[in-house]
Amino acid sequence: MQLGVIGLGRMGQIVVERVVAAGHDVVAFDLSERAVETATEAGADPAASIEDLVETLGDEKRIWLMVPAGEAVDATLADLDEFLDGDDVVVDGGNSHFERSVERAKACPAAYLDCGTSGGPAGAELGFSLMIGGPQWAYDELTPVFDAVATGPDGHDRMGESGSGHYVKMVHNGVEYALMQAYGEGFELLADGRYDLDLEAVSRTWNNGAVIRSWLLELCEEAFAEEGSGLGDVADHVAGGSTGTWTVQEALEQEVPVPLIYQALAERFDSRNEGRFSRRLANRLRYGFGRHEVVRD
Ligand SMILES: NC(=O)C1=CN([C@@H]2O[C@H](COP(=O)(O)OP(=O)(O)OC[C@H]3O[C@@H](n4cnc5c(N)ncnc54)[C@H](O)[C@@H]3O)[C@@H](O)[C@H]2O)C=CC1
Ligand SMILES: O=C(CO)[C@H](O)[C@H](O)COP(=O)(O)O
Repeated sequence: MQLGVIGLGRMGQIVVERVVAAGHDVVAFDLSERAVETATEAGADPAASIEDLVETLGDEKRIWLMVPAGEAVDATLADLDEFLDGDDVVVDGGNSHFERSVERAKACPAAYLDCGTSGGPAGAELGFSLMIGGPQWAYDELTPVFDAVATGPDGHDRMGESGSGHYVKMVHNGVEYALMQAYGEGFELLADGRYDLDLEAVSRTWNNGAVIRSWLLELCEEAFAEEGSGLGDVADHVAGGSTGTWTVQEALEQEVPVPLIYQALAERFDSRNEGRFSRRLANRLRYGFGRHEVVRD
């Protein structure tokens, strides 16, 4: 199969490498010439523009987008639009909002697959987990590519109609937030608790047979090995948050309680505050109702 890949950053380069390694032809484009060079070194044919990419692909174009979610996806689809028809297939492998994917699928002249991608750059060697939504025929057509990019045939599946792939990935990320929060709270208690513990040793022990072993816990073990049990100068600041926000918004709309995911998201937001207004007000209110001393900076 011949695949066009647009967006050759941390994730797109892995798509290129795995598809080339599986014996397929790849044509690669990115706004960054350096990124195109890296893909070429990995065995892809370089494209100088979107037009160049589609000309190289010829009829029945199969194109994988791995650009940042949002405007970059719309800009790329706008550039592709005039070159696409109903025999073509476009895969969006990024973290797009599922509702935008449904709209894009309706507007796109090609069959459109929304593909939630999990595993991250650190999972490149193993392959990704792919959650795919959209037309069955397009999923079947791209199966050799999904086999290559995923861990294998069991590492991908069609979740259902358009939007369902990105919907499942959105919820996956909400679960990711809650798991990170649970490990974080447990290790915080161990770090501040009664015993002087080596947290790398704790996580290594847990990773070997414990009920709570997982890849995130292996990453905890790696973090403690590299940073120490006190996490060194790693800041109390967590960036990102869009996919977790979408999960909570959807849960509110569906009236499904997700307190753990919400709490993890709130902790993330809290990490970006220099001193919470609500806590300062509570400090002052205790004086108001009880004449308790106000703690001041
Ligand atoms: N990094 C991660 O752990 C994961 C990322 N994702 C998602 O995958 C997508 C890509 O993420 P990364 O590879 O991490 O991003 P990245 O920032 O490493 O790479 C994005 C690439 O897209 C290129 N690009 C941007 N706009 C473009 C355009 N209009 N035309 C062509 N190329 C363009 C950039 O030059 C860059 O090389 C995002 O939607 C992200 O949320 C999904 C799962 C895991
Ligand atoms: O999808 C992912 C992992 O599954 C990506 O790492 C994503 O970039 C995480 O972003 P955020 O922490 O802002 O939700």
